[in-house]
Amino acid sequence: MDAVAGKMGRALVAALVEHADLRLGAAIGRPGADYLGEDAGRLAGVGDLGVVVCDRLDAVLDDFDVLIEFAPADIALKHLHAAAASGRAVVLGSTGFGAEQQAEIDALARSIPLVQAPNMSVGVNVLTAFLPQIVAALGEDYDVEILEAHHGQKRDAPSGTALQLGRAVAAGRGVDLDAVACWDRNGAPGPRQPGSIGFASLRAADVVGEHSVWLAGAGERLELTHRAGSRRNFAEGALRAASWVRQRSPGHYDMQDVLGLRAAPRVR
Ligand SMILES: NC(=O)C1=CN([C@@H]2O[C@H](COP(=O)(O)OP(=O)(O)OC[C@H]3O[C@@H](n4cnc5c(N)ncnc54)[C@H](OP(=O)(O)O)[C@@H]3O)[C@@H](O)[C@H]2O)C=CC1
Ligand SMILES: O=C(O)C1=N[C@H](C(=O)O)C[C@H](O)C1
Repeated sequence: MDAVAGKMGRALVAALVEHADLRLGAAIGRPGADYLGEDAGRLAGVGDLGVVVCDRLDAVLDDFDVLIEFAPADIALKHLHAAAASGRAVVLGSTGFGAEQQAEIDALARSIPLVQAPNMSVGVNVLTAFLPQIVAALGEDYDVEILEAHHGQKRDAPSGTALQLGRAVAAGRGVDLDAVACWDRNGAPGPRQPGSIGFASLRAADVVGEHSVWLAGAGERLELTHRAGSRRNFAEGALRAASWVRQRSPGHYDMQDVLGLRAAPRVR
């Protein structure tokens, strides 16, 4: 597991110890950090697990089957290259990749099984699966705005989840998200562009993660909201993905694949 000392790393270790079929093989942290050499279980508050945190992925590649990666984007990408070079499966939860970085990830997924998901929760992925149908049923006259709120330490905006939801809306309308997205409004942006998909980001204190899709028509508004009350749901999703991906052929998967939502039934 990479970035084991982070908010997600600790949540993952705490969740993992409750799964008898899973074992922490190795724990990676930031070079120079004062927690290097500490037991990863103790760091997560669940007692010693006999795995100390080290700062070199290449030194522990033989100690695990699946790399669970939640480091900042640039670090995650380096570790993905190392995992791919030694044929390890990967669960990638990090967000904030630029277009070129994403193209590198897409290429790496041709040689290893890789689950990439900006949000590992069941709720967000069920929403993602059904959103294209909801949007298509409402029609073009409904304005779509995507709101997200996170803790003050978050580096990227809009969140990876907001982008995933935006892509699902765009798919439901048969358009390219980049062509219709309105990322920002300030100054005098003028009236709302018909058919655009708007994004808004809030950052405050210790908010875990909240996402709302507004679908607003004349005289009514449908709001679809997911609120994460803790990081446990993300951690459980990532562990589920790790169990799932271990037996897969090389390819680029997401949580829709892991959860069997790829062919969601029609809502009647
Ligand atoms: N897919 C999903 O469901 C979710 C995705 N995320 C995403 O996961 C990522 C991490 O989020 P979060 O845990 O909240 O962030 P944190 O900032 O809490 O954790 C990031 C960790 O990465 C560590 N790190 C930095 N450099 C290195 C390095 N060179 N090698 C190893 N570790 C390193 C940091 O170490 P140090 O502590 O020493 O600085 C820190 O512990 C973000 O991109 C976020 O958007 C978050 C939640 C859910
Ligand atoms: O940084 C976070 O905390 C989170 N990031 C993910 C994202 O960018 O969508 C998922 C979750 O909302 C928490």
